[in-house]
Amino acid sequence: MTLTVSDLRVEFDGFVAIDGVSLTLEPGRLHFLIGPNGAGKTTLVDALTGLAHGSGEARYRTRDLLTLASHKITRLGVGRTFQTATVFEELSVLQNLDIAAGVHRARWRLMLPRRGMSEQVAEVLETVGLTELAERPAGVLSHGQKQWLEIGMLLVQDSSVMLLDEPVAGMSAEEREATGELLRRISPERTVVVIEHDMDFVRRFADVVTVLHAGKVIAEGTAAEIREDAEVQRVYLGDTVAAVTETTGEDA
Ligand SMILES: Nc1ncnc2c1ncn2[C@@H]1O[C@H](COP(=O)(O)OP(=O)(O)OP(=O)(O)O)[C@@H](O)[C@H]1O
Repeated sequence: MTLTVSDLRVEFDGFVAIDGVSLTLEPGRLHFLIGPNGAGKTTLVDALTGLAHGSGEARYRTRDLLTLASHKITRLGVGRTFQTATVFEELSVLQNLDIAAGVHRARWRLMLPRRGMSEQVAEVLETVGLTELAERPAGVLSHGQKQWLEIGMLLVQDSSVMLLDEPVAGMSAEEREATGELLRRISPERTVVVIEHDMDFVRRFADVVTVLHAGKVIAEGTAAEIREDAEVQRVYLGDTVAAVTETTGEDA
């Protein structure tokens, strides 16, 4: 189902972090959200998941996400990951998935002992490539594997919208590749939105790219279209000049 964001605005003590963003996030395609540091990418995801207060509208399944508490947004099928993985380190991979699956179970059922692994959890372990590690504590997983576990947690929750905040940051080249393939596998039946800085990765895997700058959408299209966009070039070039100036201490 499509998530439609209209005229979203988020303000922190008078500072406008999101300034009238409208976006259509459709299922079945890998949607990337890019933009320089401070553009508002994480804030946008925070607003859609009840962690930042926003005005405007974010319509999903007849509800406006901006009016809902975060646990209700999760139950509605909108899930997210964070830049730093938030798995339970002492619990096994399987236990982490089981807890995530509990989001949709009635509270009294959570008290009942559960025998074996559900078919759904086994399938998700397979999808995210963690079957062999199911019984290991999540704390021993590599950074990349923890991100896959988090994606697995969204899958067992049946999240039909997944908002992933820089899932490949800090990953090895092989882990990145595996993550790109994983995102491709899960996107046909879901709305997957990925915040990313690595343009090579974006070029390889994006179906559609939205560029944010200073809280506004400045361009949207395929990776190739975005690369040709004059405004995007100006924003990224400006960023580079600022970064060079900062590191060399020279005036621009
Ligand atoms: N809780 C907050 N209070 C005040 N300002 C905030 C808060 N959260 C974010 N901001 C500001 O809002 C702007 C957007 O931040 P945000 O983290 O959304 O950017 P981003 O595009 O995700 O950047 P990055 O790529 O560095 O993660 C920044 O100027 C940031 O300092």
